Amino acid sequence: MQTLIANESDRATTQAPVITVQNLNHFFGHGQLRKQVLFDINLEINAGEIVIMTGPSGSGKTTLLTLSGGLRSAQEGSLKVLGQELCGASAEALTIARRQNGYIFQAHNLHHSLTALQNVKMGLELHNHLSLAEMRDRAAAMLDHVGLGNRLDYYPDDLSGGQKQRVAIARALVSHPKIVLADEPTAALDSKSGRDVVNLMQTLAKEQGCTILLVTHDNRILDVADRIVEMEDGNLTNNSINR
Ligand SMILES: Nc1ncnc2c1ncn2[C@@H]1O[C@H](COP(=O)(O)OP(=O)(O)OP(=O)(O)O)[C@@H](O)[C@H]1O
Repeated sequence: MQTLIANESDRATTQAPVITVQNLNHFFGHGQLRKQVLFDINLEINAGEIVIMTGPSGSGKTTLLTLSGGLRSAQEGSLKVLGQELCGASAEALTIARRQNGYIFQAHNLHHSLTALQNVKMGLELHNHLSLAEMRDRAAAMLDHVGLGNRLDYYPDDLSGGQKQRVAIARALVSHPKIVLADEPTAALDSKSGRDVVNLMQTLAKEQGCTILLVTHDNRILDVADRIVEMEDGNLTNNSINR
């Protein structure tokens, strides 16, 4: 019976939206320099979905991504992430929201003075119920899972671009976040490494039931998406291309 209840609750979670954006506007600058960069955005992303956001440079993709991650404050409208309203949220609430997510950026953002293993362990450091030994073991297992089990003690400078990005993926996913936000994760990679990296993200996300919102210009990786949304001049022009 307990198992049945757990399964039903899992299913309910899978169908619930994890990100709900309603009538969201965003502005940069003040006074005469104030400029609107997002216009009345409406978007719902469900648990377990991989959503790719495309669109021309300057169309507002990164702005929407960073707002969704609590990396900047949402100003007008509604932006709910895992049930929490981020529009008008306190700095404290944004910090908590940020900690729930995994992040993968174009420039992998690894610490150069730390090994691959130490970088991935950092993804667990906010999870203070784990002992140091458990953190090490989980980080090592995650690196093994991304094919870098034999590179644990390498420093980022001694890894290829694709390997560095795999370390960044391991760091983002080691804590099993419900949401991963990725900004141009393949931009610095050749086509084969880029393909390997998105395939890996897709596999891990499906294994963990994690939702991915991924911004890209890279048309070669669109096929990993469950859904593609398009931004143009701060407007979401297409919100319904299902694959
Ligand atoms: N911190 C900021 N201060 C002022 N304006 C900004 C800031 N960040 C972005 N903008 C402006 O907001 C608009 C949207 O930028 P954003 O980076 O979200 O676009 P993008 O679609 O992600 O572009 P790209 O594909 O080139 O990364 C652009 O006009 C940009 O110049």
